[in-house]
Amino acid sequence: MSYWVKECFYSLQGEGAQTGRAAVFCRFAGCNLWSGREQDRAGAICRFCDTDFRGTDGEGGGRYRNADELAERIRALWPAGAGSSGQPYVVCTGGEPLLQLDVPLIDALHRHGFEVAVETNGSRPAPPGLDWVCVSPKAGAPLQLTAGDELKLIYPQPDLDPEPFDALNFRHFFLQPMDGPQRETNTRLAVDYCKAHPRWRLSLQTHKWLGIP
Ligand SMILES: C[S@@+](CC[C@H](N)C(=O)[O-])C[C@H]1O[C@@H](n2cnc3c(N)ncnc32)[C@H](O)[C@@H]1O
Ligand SMILES: Nc1nc2[nH]cc(C(=O)O)c2c(=O)[nH]1
Ligand code: SF4
Ligand SMILES: [Mg+2]
Repeated sequence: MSYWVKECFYSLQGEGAQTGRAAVFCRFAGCNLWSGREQDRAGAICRFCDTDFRGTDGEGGGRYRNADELAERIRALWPAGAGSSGQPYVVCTGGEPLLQLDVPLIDALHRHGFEVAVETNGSRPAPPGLDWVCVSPKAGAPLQLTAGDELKLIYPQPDLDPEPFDALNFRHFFLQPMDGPQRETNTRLAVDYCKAHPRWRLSLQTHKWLGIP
């Protein structure tokens, strides 16, 4: 199976429980909740996306013909000589990574020594073998993944109350303020919600303030 990748880069995880951890990001092209075209945004299921995931024209992007080819490219981005000082970590994101990420790719990444994380909207089942599953449900989309490592709810979303989600089987529950024109207001609302519901923690997109990818 071949893989369509928008970009691959090395940075620090900016969000959630693994914030600050060095990681290779593999951004798969395409999503099932938005075409990625601005003219389709208003009619999409997911309308607030902050990411360009269309095409394969980013740094390290392209069509990879098989799992080994993509795993080798990801491995080449991990610093040589990092040695035993920390396990290689890859965050598979997108777009929606679970449209493409499969067992052969997870196996190839494991053979290259990686811990494999995924950022998903949770509307598709996950293949077995993932080491870290972050689910970010979207109002109006079905939620198939009701268990994982972290639930990261973008807040506020119209007609989406966080409350029923906190009964799901996750280790961490995060609210992440919706970026966009209302970011400051949304951040205040998320702070207030976390203060009133201590089960929830605040996740900030730290890479954006740092000016790193
Ligand atoms: C671009 S998405 C790709 C992965 C997957 N499609 C998903 O939605 O989880 C990566 C992360 O960014 C979050 N995100 C997208 N747009 C955002 C925005 N405007 N403000 C805050 N977080 C956002 C998503 O909810 C998700 O947790
Ligand atoms: N630094 C950094 N951390 C991230 N965590 C999740 C991201 C994503 O777009 O999925 C992301 C991203 O794009 N950059
Ligand atoms: S599901 Fe994820 S990638 Fe797709 S449009 Fe929404 S935030 Fe963007
Ligand atoms: Mg991002």
